[in-house]
Amino acid sequence: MTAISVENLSKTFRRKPALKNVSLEISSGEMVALIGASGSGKSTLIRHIAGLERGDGESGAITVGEHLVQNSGKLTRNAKAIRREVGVIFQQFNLVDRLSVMSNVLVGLLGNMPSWRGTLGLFTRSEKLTAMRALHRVGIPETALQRASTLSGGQQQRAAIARGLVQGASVMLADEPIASLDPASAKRVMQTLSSINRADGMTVIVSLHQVEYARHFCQRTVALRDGEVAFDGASTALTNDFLREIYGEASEELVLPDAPVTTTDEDDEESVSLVPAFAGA
Ligand SMILES: Nc1ncnc2c1ncn2[C@@H]1O[C@H](COP(=O)(O)OP(=O)(O)OP(=O)(O)O)[C@@H](O)[C@H]1O
Repeated sequence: MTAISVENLSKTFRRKPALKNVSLEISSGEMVALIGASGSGKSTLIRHIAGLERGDGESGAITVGEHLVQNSGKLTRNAKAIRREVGVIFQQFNLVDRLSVMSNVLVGLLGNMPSWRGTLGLFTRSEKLTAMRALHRVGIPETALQRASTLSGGQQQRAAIARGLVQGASVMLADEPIASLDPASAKRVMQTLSSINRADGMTVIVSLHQVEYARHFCQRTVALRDGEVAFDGASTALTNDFLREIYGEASEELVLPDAPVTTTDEDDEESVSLVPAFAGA
């Protein structure tokens, strides 16, 4: 079953094309990496799929699950249903700093309950238990009562993933979720995404700068270059030589220096062996 479909999407910002005729079909349950040098269009594509941005008129249709998100530059009226279906994680500013982690996770329920109850913050015991279970799933239950502002960057990303779980999202869009994290935290966030993909069947698109993570955590990679799909296929095909072929000098942005690709044991997350930079993670 198709989880996300993008057809001929183009987007121009002030006469400068950011996406050019992008087409993409992602099946339910896939975890797909979106890679590309800075400015290649990764965030723009994710924002369009989430319904946060409209494509150029006369171009582009995007469907998430059964919902048409937008067509020919117009967002559809399904916004509420789509927001329920899609969890979005950004590089930063995912949480409301002054609220507890638990309250931030409970925000995921707001689309599924009467607005008066949400406004008053009246959550049932069972809803709080659901949030607690989600925090367990992402490995940070002990932070539930802390203010979100006290969490590390990696913990904040995992709390945002927990919010997506509580929301009941079937699709998780993660826009450079590990860009500002140290290698150990980055690895944990990627493992968490991988786990919700495999155990919960969540379809995941994760945009990444460093291709190592794509190779280790995602079977499929879509590589953007100047707003166009330059590659769409098995992540294992993305050798450093091939990246150089696609991106030329810009490939240096995507490849960790001296990063050998080691085989991974996908069934044992803790045994995932990455590059030397991850040693001790
Ligand atoms: N709101 C905007 N207004 C004007 N130009 C924009 C806007 N958003 C993106 N762009 C331009 O669109 C192009 C693609 O940007 P985008 O942020 O999608 O790239 P990216 O691959 O996510 O880059 P990065 O890895 O640096 O985040 C860039 O040229 C960028 O300057």
